[in-house]
Amino acid sequence: MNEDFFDRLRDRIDRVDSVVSVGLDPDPTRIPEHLDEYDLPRWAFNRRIIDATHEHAACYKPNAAFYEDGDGWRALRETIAYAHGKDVPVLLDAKRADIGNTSRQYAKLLDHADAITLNPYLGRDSLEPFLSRADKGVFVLCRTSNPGGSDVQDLELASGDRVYERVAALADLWNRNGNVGLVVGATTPEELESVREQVPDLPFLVPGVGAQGGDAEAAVTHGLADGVGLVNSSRGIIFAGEDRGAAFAKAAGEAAKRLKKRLNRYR
Ligand SMILES: O=c1ccn([C@@H]2O[C@H](COP(=O)(O)O)[C@@H](O)[C@H]2O)c(=O)[nH]1
Repeated sequence: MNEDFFDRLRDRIDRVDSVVSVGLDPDPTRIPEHLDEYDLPRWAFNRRIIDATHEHAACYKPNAAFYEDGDGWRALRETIAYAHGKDVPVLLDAKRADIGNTSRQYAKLLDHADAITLNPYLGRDSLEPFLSRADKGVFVLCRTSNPGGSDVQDLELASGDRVYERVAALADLWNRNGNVGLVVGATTPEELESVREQVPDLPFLVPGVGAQGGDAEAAVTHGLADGVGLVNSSRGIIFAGEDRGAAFAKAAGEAAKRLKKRLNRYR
C-alpha cells in the first residue's frame, strides 16, 4: 500500500473518476424506521449506503458527532472496516486538537481512519501528534461553510491578513510530511478562490454543496490541487431517498452518481 495519504487518494479518485466525498452522518431521527430492528441501526444504514454509493465515492467522511456514544463507536468501527473492504479511504470529520497529552490521545483515532479534520485554534503543538503521522491525511479547518464562519475566521489581523488566510499560511508551513490539506467551504466561493491562490499545493476538503447550497463549480475549480481534493455532500446523498422506505439506498446511489457527474464537468 502507498505510504502517502494523498497518493492513495489520487489513486482512488482516478479509479472511480470521482472527487465526491460521501458524508456518513446517520442522524437517528432520519434513518428509515425499518432499520430500527437491527442491533446497530446506524451501521445497518451506513452499510446499505456504502453498498449503493462506493462506485462513486472518492472517500467516506463520517462525522464523529453522529457516533459519540457507546453503540455509536461500534457502528463507526464497523462502518470504517466495511468502507476499507470496498477499498475506499475514510476521512473522520472529528475537528480535534487540544493540549499535547490530550492531543496524543485524540491522535489514536488515526489508527482507524485514513485522515482526520483538525481545529487549528490551539496552534502547532496541538496538531503535532497528527501531523507526525506521515501516512495519514490531516485537513485543517480554514474557512468553514457555516454562516458564523465569518465571526472569527474573517477577522482582520494587524498584518492585514484575515484569520483564515493566516491559517492557510500556517498549514502550508506545517506540511513538512506532505500530508496537510485545508477545509474551505463551498458557500464562500470568493474565499475558496483566494485561498487556492495563496496555497496552490494544498488539497482542500470542500463541504457545503448539496444541503447547504454551496457553489459546486467553485468547489471543483478551486478545491483541487493538481487534481486531488474532495467535495463533500452528506445529507444531499444519504437522505436523498428519505421518503422512499426500503429504496432509500438506491436513491443515495443515484444522488452520488449525479453529484459525481456534475462535479466532473468542472475537473
Ligand atoms: O466547514 C465545514 C466543515 C465541516 N462540515 C461538515 O461537512 C458535513 C456537511 O454536511 P451536509 O449535509 O452536506 O451539509 C457535515 O458533517 C458538517 O459537519 C461542514 O459542513 N462545513
